[in-house]
Amino acid sequence: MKSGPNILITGTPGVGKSTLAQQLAERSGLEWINVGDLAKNNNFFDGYDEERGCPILNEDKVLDEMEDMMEEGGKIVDYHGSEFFPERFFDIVFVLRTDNTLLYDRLAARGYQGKKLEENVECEIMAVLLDEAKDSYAEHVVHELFSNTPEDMESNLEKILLWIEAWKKENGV
Ligand SMILES: Nc1ncnc2c1ncn2[C@@H]1O[C@H](COP(=O)(O)OP(=O)(O)O)[C@@H](O)[C@H]1O
Repeated sequence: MKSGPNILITGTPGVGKSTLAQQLAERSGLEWINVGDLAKNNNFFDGYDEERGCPILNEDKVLDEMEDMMEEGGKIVDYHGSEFFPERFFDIVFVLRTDNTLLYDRLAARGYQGKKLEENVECEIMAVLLDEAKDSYAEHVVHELFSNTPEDMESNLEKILLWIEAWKKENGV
């Protein structure tokens, strides 16, 4: 029996996954797992992708580490990808979306430039992460949420908190 629902928050870098996940964890009492940090802290990497300017994730090691946590339930997982997780990990998947001009500014402020900046904005324009989620999970599990403004963030938080309460009631937690 899971102690709570498992939630995936995905989307292009810069759309606001970590900010939302952190606030959601504070307000719901669920536990936030940032997959990038989990990999970094355990050194679950296989070298470095020079072209993309990021380390290469060892997906098997990440999944092994996550298995027991997901079984416990009550986890908010934040990652810019969804297809390598087993479908059974998640009760619901939220894909955050941001307008390309806003995203460009956020990533530039984070120090992204050149190809890395262009590729990430293009990834958002092409809805790559939304399509990946739709291809990997049942239709009713995947929800697109806009994350352009602080008001969007607040309304997303409230929606997800309500959904968590409903899940708990339905599952007798
Ligand atoms: N809904 C939003 N409205 C305005 N700014 C946002 C919103 N969501 C995130 N941000 C800002 O965008 C930047 C990237 O957010 P972050 O949570 O680190 O994104 P991600 O985890 O998806 O890479 C941060 O400076 C954050 O404060």
